[in-house]
Amino acid sequence: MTVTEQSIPSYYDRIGGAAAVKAAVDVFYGRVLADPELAGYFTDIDMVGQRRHLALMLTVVLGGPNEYAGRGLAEAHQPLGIPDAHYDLVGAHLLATLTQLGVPADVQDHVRAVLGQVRDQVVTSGRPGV
Ligand code: HEM
Repeated sequence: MTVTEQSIPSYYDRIGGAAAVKAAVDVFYGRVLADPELAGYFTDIDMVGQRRHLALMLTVVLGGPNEYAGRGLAEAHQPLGIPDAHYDLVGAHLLATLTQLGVPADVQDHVRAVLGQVRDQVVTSGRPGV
């Protein structure tokens, strides 16, 4: 059998695709907006925009279909001045959400790795080259 990329289900597929992401968005959305450190970032963004943000974030991080045609991560986040500490908080809420929904450990390991990879695009570190 030829092993093609298509024969390996993405993490997104394994956890249940769009329906699972929708469930995760509900949990994650509640956690982020209930966090006084983070809620302020989203006050000027409408409900639809917030949910879209979270769904896109989860889909990208889980290796789901990239149907995103909006701004790049750096373009969308650099103006927000997000520090490492807030990025860590959002990451922790994401992983806690996945734990709550029973997502397997290997998928969570992947999510942790992706969060490490895209950090520099999202965070405004003030540390050139880092
Ligand atoms: C892996 C990490 C992240 C990913 C993949 C991600 C993804 C995205 C995407 C795709 C957008 C554009 C949405 C759109 O234009 O419709 C966006 C916007 C936004 N993100 Fe994130 N995000 C991440 C982390 C964060 C963090 C840590 C924060 C805040 C602490 C945050 C706050 C926001 C806000 C407030 C917007 C709206 C910006 C605006 O409309 O001007 N994001 N994000």
